[in-house]
Amino acid sequence: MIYLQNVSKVYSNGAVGLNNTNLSIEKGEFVFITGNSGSGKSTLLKLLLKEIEPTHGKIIINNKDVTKLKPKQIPYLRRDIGIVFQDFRLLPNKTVYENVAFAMQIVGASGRDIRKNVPIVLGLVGLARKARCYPNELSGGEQQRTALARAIVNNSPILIADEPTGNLDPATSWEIMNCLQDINKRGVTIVMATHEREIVNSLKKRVIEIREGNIVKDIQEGGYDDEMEYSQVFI
Ligand SMILES: Nc1ncnc2c1ncn2[C@@H]1O[C@H](COP(=O)(O)OP(=O)(O)OP(=O)(O)O)[C@@H](O)[C@H]1O
Repeated sequence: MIYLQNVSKVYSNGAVGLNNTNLSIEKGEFVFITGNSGSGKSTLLKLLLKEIEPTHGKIIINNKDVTKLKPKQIPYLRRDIGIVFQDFRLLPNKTVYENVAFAMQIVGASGRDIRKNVPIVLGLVGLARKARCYPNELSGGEQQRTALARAIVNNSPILIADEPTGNLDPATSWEIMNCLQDINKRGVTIVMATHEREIVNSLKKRVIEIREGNIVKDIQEGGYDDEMEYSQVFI
């Protein structure tokens, strides 16, 4: 589903974001990307979204060679990938329903499909009763669940979550993790960058750790504190 072949990203000031990285993520996986600040997590996510271009290497997403996509094809890539951020990024002047509906409108969905799908995803994230609220009338967890509904409403096969619990207290973070696990059980591949040690250690998903632009750990059912090195995984 997601393949990186010898991918490097060197920024114009010489900083190395990612160094000759190979990575495969298969359909339906739930993968945590961990690493200290400045290790290269955002660089990896931005490359997947084609927000930045690799200096070297090839990136294949959902059978498309992303590195070869022309600018006018980028919206099609974005349809394959839903995204949620730490700071929710909801439109403040639209209700919960309208925020989610808007994601369908911009990809040209019909009014009929919008009226059908939006209530379904709002039900899925437990927000059916908040559909008419504006973001400033919601808790942080509810705002993030709205963002999750928006990210999945177009049935994207991949969901990228960039520190989705970073602004939330522990109980609310677990609400979001439960939603993410429900979404994953529906077949969506999830790539989540996080610093949350407790979440990573509890969930026993695949953990990829990046350090100074290199993958130094890649463990199935791993934890934040596992010390096995990348090289050992392949020996
Ligand atoms: N636009 C840019 N221009 C130059 N250097 C950059 C740019 N973006 C990132 N870098 C550098 O690339 C390296 C990796 O940064 P990246 O943002 O990917 O780290 P990160 O793991 O996401 O960090 P954080 O957890 O703090 O978000 C760092 O050395 C950073 O300074």
